[in-house]
Amino acid sequence: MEVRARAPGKIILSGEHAVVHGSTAVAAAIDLHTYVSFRLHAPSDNDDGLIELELKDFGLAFSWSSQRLRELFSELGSWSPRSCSTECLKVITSLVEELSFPEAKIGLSSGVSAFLYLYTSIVGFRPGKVRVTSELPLASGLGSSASFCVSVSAALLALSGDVYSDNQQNGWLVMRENELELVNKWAFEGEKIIHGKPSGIDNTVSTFGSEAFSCLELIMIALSVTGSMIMFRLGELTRLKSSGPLRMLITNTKVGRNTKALVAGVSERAQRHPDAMAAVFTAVDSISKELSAVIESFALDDVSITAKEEKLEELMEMNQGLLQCMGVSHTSIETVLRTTLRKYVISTFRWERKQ
Ligand SMILES: Nc1ncnc2c1ncn2[C@@H]1O[C@H](COP(=O)(O)OP(=O)(O)O)[C@@H](O)[C@H]1O
Ligand SMILES: C[C@@](O)(CCOP(=O)(O)O)CC(=O)O
Ligand SMILES: [Mg+2]
Repeated sequence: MEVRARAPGKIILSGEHAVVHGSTAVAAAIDLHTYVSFRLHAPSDNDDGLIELELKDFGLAFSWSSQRLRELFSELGSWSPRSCSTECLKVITSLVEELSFPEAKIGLSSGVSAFLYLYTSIVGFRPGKVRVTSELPLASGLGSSASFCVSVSAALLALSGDVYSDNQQNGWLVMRENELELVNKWAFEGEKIIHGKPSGIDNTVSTFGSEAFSCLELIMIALSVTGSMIMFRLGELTRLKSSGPLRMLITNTKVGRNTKALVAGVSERAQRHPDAMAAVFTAVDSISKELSAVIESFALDDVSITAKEEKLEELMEMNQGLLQCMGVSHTSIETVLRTTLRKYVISTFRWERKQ
């Protein structure tokens, strides 16, 4: 038996990084996904079997003897969602260090570490094969890591017996809210391995960020609904009422960066300048709350849409200024802002409502 799952990436309109420090953020799932298929190998008496991971987009395949993993992890496994212990992380790190990655793809090692933790924790040591492909550019701020962790967790849970849903729609099993919560919790643990200290916004948006909140297909986790806005603060998701999908212009600067290092850099700056950074986080919180109110006001009437759009642009521009204060902007982003404004007479923060 094989299951397939997919989970979307996300875009954060305001509050990225500050959300790690308790500020409100506004985000939406986007129409780009990571796809995972998972098959358990048939039990065989004379073959202890392999646990396999194929990263199709990168032409990479890894495998581990399930017997070896059993010996290494048997005392360490976590059968309900909880953080990977220091000992467990040491074992995973040494296993991943044995693998060879092309130099330019070394960043994948943290994804493989998250995979090993999720597989051994959710499925145990039963041999099986997981295949992954993604439409998302990695390390570009579109939440590929969370979408990877959500889709992997969903597929593993689906075959491991932790999802008991018998609710069917159009021939598909349907995941209920409590099952999605389990997916989300495991995905968060995977994100911790990749990010260090995630706020949980990315995995939450990837798991719940679709219109079909409590009725998602097991095989098609988190439907692709571009522009389904949510507000997120301290682990709590609030769905924003809006009048329909929104289109946004997303520019990929192709400048790679490492979320883990950026998140750590903001924390260090907050330690050096606690009062100033607290003021920055408070300002971001206000921006996100105002932005949410403007988004919800779209649903109320169609009067002065232009004025509302201009407000959104201005708020996102202010948020960008505060990202600079936190030390997480980049000259390439500033160039995109100037170019879109001067050359094409549009603002990067401009968005349009889909007709
Ligand atoms: N399809 C994938 N396969 C393996 N690892 C992945 C995949 N997608 C994301 N990852 C992991 O997530 C990392 C990127 O996460 P991150 O730095 O948080 O950026 P973002 O989440 O914005 O793409 C990658 O370097 C890799 O370790
Ligand atoms: C920067 C941050 O706000 C979002 C991380 O998003 P991404 O992995 O850079 O797509 C960190 C977090 O909230 O965990
Ligand atoms: Mg990420």
